[in-house]
Amino acid sequence: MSSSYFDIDDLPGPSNRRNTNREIYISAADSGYGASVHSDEDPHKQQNDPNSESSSTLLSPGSVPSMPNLFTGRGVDDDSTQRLLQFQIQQLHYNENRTALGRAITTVMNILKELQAMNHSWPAHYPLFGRSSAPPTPEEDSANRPGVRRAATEIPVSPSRPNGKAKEEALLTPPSPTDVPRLMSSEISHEFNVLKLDLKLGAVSPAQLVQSLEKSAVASLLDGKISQALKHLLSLRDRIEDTSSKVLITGDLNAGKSTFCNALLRRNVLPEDQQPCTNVFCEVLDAQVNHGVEEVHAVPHGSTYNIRDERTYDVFSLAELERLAVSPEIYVLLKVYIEDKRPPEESLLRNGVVDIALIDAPGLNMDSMQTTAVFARQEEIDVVVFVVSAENHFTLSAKEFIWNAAHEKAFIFIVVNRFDNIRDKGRCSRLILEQVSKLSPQTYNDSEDLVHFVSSNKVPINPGDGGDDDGDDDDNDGHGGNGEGNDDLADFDRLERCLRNFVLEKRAISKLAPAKTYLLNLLGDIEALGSYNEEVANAEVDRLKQELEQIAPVYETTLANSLHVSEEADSGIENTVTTVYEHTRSKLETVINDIGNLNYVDYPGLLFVYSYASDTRDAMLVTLQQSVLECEEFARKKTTAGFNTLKAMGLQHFDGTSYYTEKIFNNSLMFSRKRDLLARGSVSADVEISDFFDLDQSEMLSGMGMSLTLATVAGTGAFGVPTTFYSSIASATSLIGLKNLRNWIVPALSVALVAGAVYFVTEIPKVVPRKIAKKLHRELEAVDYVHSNSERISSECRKVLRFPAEDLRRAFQSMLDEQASQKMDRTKQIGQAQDALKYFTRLHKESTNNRAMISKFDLESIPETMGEVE
Ligand SMILES: Nc1nc2c(ncn2[C@@H]2O[C@H](COP(=O)(O)OP(=O)(O)OP(=O)(O)O)[C@@H](O)[C@H]2O)c(=O)[nH]1
Repeated sequence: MSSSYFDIDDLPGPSNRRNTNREIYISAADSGYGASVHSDEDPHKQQNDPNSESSSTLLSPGSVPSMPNLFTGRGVDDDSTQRLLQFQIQQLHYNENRTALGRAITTVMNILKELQAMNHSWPAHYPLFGRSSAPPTPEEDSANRPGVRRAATEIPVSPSRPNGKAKEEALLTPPSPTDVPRLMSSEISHEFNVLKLDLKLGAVSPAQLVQSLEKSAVASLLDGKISQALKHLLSLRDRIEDTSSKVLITGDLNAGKSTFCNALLRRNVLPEDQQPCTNVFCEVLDAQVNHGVEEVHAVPHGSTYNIRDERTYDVFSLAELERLAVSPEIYVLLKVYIEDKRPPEESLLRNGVVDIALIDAPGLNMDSMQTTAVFARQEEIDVVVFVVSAENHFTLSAKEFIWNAAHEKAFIFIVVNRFDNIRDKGRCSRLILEQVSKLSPQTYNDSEDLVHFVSSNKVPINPGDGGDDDGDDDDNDGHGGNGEGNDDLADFDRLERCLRNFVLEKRAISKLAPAKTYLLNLLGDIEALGSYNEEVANAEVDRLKQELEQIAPVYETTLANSLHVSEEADSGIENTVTTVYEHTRSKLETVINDIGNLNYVDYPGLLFVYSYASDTRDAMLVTLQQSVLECEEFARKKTTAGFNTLKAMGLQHFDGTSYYTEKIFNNSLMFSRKRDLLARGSVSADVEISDFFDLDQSEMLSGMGMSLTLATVAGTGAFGVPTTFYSSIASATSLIGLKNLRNWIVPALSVALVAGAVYFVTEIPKVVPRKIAKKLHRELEAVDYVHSNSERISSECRKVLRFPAEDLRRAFQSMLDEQASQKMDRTKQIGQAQDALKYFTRLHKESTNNRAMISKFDLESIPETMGEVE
């Protein structure tokens, strides 16, 4: 890594060189190309803020010849003019890249915001990399059946595969028709970079955790990742807009970070100790920013530092730094302003090119809080200098830190310190470089410039610049030569040159490259996510359409079945009801018609004639009642048959579903409420005296005929002509004459009476049933007995059969409702999936295009004229 196109040591000088050089540099940086995200809070930044007027003047081609005068204040020679011109061109190039990156960050932020919104309405599927050979569990299996809720693991991938990169190839593992979404294997899950869901739960792998999570939970984790990325993009934008450079010096506990920092400053500024001693972030800055005053600004927790507002920090002298650095409970940050009196070509802090902040971080592994804070802090800095102890190599936290930082910082400056303690130096460097190759391949590729083996405590400290200001430069500080130090010093000098080159001259790499790397990594993730979800949405649309195609005819069939079954049930019920009605009617009519013709009770004789009549009546009523019961029994049977038919229909259509519940019918409960008119006392047929006489003419005639026969036999036989009883008497009176009548009347009447009495006595057994039957007929007719009973019995059948019929209808309705709602759901889901498909297709395309565009940002290339300088 050489500074071939710009070597600060060759800058004209030395007097005023620092300031004029800075002026020119800053002016160039402010050439109007930059975006404009600046914070007012940090005057450190403000000092370098653009001044577009001066810069445009400086950078306009016409102004170039006058620059050397501005720069050196002495005569212009061609060489220096050309150098300055090249420097300006280089700056322009830097600014162009910076502006382009700023725009790219804004674009990617917009993409992320859209993705976040989409993830809310259509939870994005998180790619599961790799495939487990284990068969799916029943839950997974059912989760993949059509129509069921999508789980986190459900990834219907269509057989079509996009043209794509290896990453997509890995994501979209060849699907088979029986493709069942499976776990990602943890190693391939590393494919995701920024948006990787790094879940930790005991021994459970992140991949397993992701699989076990609900889709919505995964989406919400992704949402968190997107928010983090958005925040980071903001800080990246701030960083590239910030003209200063922040260098974080971090590493394991006691690796010698503070010693290394002091060696860079050639001053004992930061406390060093064999005990862990740096507990608070110490940011070392040029005292010029603080009006040339050396002091410490200690920023308490919760305060936002503003150099102009003394309420945001406490001021201490440098001597108190040792005490402050171990007080993490009070202060979160120590801003250490120091004078570096060395010339700019030697000083890193006051280099005349760009403002530098050296941040000495607490050691990793001090405690988890501190470690997390260091991790977080690395996000806002430009250059990571990782100090590793040559004795201990990389610890787990160190590896994790470097791996994490490599997301955006392809290059990490690695200082292998305490090298003096190593005997087999060759083996040590080999082992460490091996580790570096795995942790950060790009750093390894440039290891000559980026990996240094040094002994920081061997670097001599400027005696007059001791941090404690006591001028004490005894052996206690551990720095300084011991005779063998020449090699160490040479190594450290080389390190310094490389660091200067990396931080100052190759700012495009140290400052812009992290933003570029992060954007590329992030866009790679978005691209993978977009492409994957495009596939998922496509498959989802197909699946839903298929489901809808299946549901629609099913719905139509169910509707037709429902109508048919409903009609069939109704007509079945009506048939049963009509049959029962007809049967009851005909049965009762027959019984009632025949009721007077039957011999129910034996005639017990004249003395018991009344009880004969009432027994006969009772017997008739019982017969009638009996026939009603028979009709009810018939109705029960018919109803049971009807019920069974309806049940069979239910089972035929709904067996095994939850729509229909099979019921048991207990027909003995039918007609339990006696509603027969006889039972209600409407028909009583009370026995009356008239029930013993039948005055019907024909009956009378036959009765009288027999009486007169008896009378003739007993008298004259003059009543040979059959007339009515009374007319016979009148005729007899006229024929015989009154005189004769007197002679005949008494015996004739007696005979007639006797005959009547005989007739009466003998006819009672016939007359009574007849008369009572007649009376019953009348009473039954009066209450419309036959119809109302038929109606009562058949209505009960209808009522009973309506229940299973209603059950059937309800079952069909539920089924139809569900199918209709499935139809609606699918239609809605198709709309959503189509929107998602459109969105993710666009996202995929956009991220691919943006990624391709950003990857073309050539941060390192040197404008062609540079070649002429060498
Ligand atoms: N032998 C040797 N000792 C060193 C070297 N660099 C630092 N040390 C010693 O290592 C011990 C720790 O040094 P520090 O600079 O305090 O280490 P640190 O990494 O800043 O420590 P914390 O900030 O507390 O994590 C001190 O005693 C140093 O003198 C080195 O290159 N060689």
